[in-house]
Amino acid sequence: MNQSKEQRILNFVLQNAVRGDPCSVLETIDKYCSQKEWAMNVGDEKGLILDKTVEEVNPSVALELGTYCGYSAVRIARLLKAGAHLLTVEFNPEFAAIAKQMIEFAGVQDKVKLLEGPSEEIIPQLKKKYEVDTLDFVFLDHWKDKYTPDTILLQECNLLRKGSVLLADNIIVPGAPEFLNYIRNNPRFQCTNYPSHLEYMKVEDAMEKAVFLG
Ligand SMILES: O=C(NCCCCCn1ccnc1)c1cc(-c2ccc(F)cc2)cc(O)c1O
Ligand SMILES: [Mg+2]
Repeated sequence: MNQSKEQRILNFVLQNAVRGDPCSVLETIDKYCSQKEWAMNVGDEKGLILDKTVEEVNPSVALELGTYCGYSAVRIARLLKAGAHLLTVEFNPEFAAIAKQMIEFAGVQDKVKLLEGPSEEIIPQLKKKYEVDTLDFVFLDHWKDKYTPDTILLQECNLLRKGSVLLADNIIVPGAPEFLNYIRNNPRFQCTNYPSHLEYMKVEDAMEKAVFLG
């Protein structure tokens, strides 16, 4: 049964990165995906925008929608203060299995909780089952047509507080036009656009930051 691309990425990390060193894991994934096989990690250029936003927010509780191979989970977790944690949601079991190993190899497993399943089922469980009060930071990087319904669901579940920060990937490619329209026309959010490029490509992309005003 031949290997998946995601398995090849993980194997390359296991063989070439330094166990317990998140930066080494990130640069090894970026090396593989820029030189050998493209993959939909947020990457090093948009990753810097993610880093700056996480450092600015300094979240105690962060949520990621769309784990994939765990690249952005490692990227976020490496910046979290003692006692802070990231909940990351992945729908695809194969991706979740790869991400679990990636997160453990990077040594950030104590800061990351990987939740497998549909975001629309997991979000309503965050308060009671996962003991979340409110979310300080949310990274949206899953199916682009779920950005809007899940943002509405987060509000309905009372998971956002005044100052909660959302950061959405892929505003241009693949694009999230409905989300952009929703969030930019919603008076309860203050939006900022960050032009960038599609991971590992000379193609324009962007991220959108949206601060919940309460
Ligand atoms: O589809 C993307 N991500 C969602 C993956 C599935 C999420 C599953 N899930 C997890 C939780 N709930 C549901 C994505 C795609 C691209 C891309 C860009 C250009 C191209 F030609 C092909 C693809 C670039 C990204 O940066 C992306 O993030
Ligand atoms: Mg993305």
